[in-house]
Amino acid sequence: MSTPALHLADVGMVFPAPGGPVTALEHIDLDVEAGEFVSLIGPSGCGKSTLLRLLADLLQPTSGSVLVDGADPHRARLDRTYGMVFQAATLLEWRRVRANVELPLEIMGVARAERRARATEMLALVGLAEFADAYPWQLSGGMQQRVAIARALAFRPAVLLMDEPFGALDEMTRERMQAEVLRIWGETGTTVVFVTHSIPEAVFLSTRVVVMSPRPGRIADVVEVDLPRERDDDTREDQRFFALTTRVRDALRKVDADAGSPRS
Ligand SMILES: Nc1ncnc2c1ncn2[C@@H]1O[C@H](COP(=O)(O)OP(=O)(O)OP(=O)(O)O)[C@@H](O)[C@H]1O
Repeated sequence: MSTPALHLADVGMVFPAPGGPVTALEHIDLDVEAGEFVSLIGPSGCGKSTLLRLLADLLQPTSGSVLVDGADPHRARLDRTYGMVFQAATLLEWRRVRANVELPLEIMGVARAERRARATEMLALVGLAEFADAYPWQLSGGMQQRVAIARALAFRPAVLLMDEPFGALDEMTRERMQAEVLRIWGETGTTVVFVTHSIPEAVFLSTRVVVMSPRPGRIADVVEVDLPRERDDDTREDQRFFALTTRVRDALRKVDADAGSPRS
């Protein structure tokens, strides 16, 4: 068997806090194969962002082990195995779009001509070739988020970690961005882990939806999305799409009900 792109084995995360330790994650076991698109969904505070931050080496687990492409997350970070996209595009306002996309390459010491070529390629990939010389404030929220995606993909990471990247966008822009991300995923073959609060978004995008329980976050259910990889607006009207969203909704209701019931 090939090495999974992401491997979490019995991972736990406890944060020290003034009121006593907070167990954010408990017994997380998850393997993500290269090229998969996995969404994490669950109630607020269940540890979705924490899980992403463990993968990105922004936090170290208090128990268990995390491997990114078979390596320690720190090694993976040095090797630029992953790129990250957050809810806010976090672009540098004083830099033009092209210079924002080039930033991680600049930090890596990539030569100027190569940086420029890569930024041009990535901006074309996200459909913003004509906006290379614009400033972020001249772009809409959706366009800024596309710049953030281009920046995250600039060094061609094997893994893309996305934390509610479309949470701040209106519904129509959001649906367009979902289609865009699917197209980019198809073209690049990147492994994606995507945090969302939206059930239809999770189903539309993913090959698997991981449903988490309220804190301490555990994996409560995994829903395989057996829709064809090619998806479009018609997919959203498909009976199988409805069935899958219902399945995820039921799983979320169950974790909610289980959390509300007295513990035995
Ligand atoms: N640095 C920290 N110190 C203490 N507690 C933390 C820290 N980071 C996260 N937590 C706690 O861990 C739990 C999980 O947080 P996390 O942000 O991962 O949840 P989430 O599922 O992403 O939430 P949301 O959906 O609201 O964004 C929360 O109870 C949070 O308060």
